[in-house]
Amino acid sequence: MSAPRAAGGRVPFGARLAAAMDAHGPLCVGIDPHASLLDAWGLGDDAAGVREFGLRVVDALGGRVAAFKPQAAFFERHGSAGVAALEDVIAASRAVGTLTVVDAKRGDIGSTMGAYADAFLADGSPLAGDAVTVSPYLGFGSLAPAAELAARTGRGIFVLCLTSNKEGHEVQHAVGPDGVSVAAAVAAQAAVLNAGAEPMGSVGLVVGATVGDAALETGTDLVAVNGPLLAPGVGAQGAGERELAAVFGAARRHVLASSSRGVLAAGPDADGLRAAAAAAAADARAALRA
Ligand SMILES: O=C(O)c1cc(=O)[nH]c(=O)n1[C@@H]1O[C@H](COP(=O)(O)O)[C@@H](O)[C@H]1O
Repeated sequence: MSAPRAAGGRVPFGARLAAAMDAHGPLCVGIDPHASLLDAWGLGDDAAGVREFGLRVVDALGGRVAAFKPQAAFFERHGSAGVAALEDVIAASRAVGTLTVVDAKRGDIGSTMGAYADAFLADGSPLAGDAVTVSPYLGFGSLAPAAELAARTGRGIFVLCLTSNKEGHEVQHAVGPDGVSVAAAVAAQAAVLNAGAEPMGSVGLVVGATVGDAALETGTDLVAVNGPLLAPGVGAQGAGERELAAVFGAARRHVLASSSRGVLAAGPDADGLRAAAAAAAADARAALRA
């Protein structure tokens, strides 16, 4: 079956990601140039350092993993030169044909969200990868400009739903007057946008691999979402094969496990990075594709 096309004849993000996960295993490698990692890699804690760090990861792992997820914060902390470094890393990832999820976690009132959408999802924008992480806590509807631009350009969004940090439950488990939790409402609204898409839609959720039975507790239907489920928390935050299988159950085929430090700690040697990514991908495959 040929993949469905977005406006303009492009293959939508959801279909492209599904193909990449089938080809390389369901692993995303986060590009998070922490100061301690820059030091360990012999690089400066400056814009040139984060640029070199990102390019080395892309060089070592490009074409070998389903996706990269550069964390914008580690680039932004070096100002405009750091942002330029992020643009170079996104361009390098595009050049080697590996999908890029820009982890920017943006969210604002709809009119401003339109500007964020232009930055991260518009054709020709140097900050546009294949998808961006967004925050729904100004109301899911405020994300409409991003969802709409993503659909038009064949890109995707990942909406925070059940995050990997221990504080997330304060907001995400809260139950509204209708008896529905915030997490369940976010998932249900993503499901509406993904309805009928094959093999899956392009509106993903972020669900940490560390959240245990939070989906059950909050009544969040991850299967009905019919979209990609980005699962950070693998590796450095303690989640592994067992946690991935337990958290996602019947939704596991749509999961993209994400590890940053767990892989990056094996650098800067390219073979070390490749071995760590291969091991993490094998674990993710065993947990999610069995
Ligand atoms: O959106 C994310 O990627 C994200 C969501 C979440 O719930 N938890 C989470 O850790 N992340 C990001 O995933 C990465 C985790 O890094 P490691 O703990 O080093 O694997 C960081 O860039 C986080 O910002």
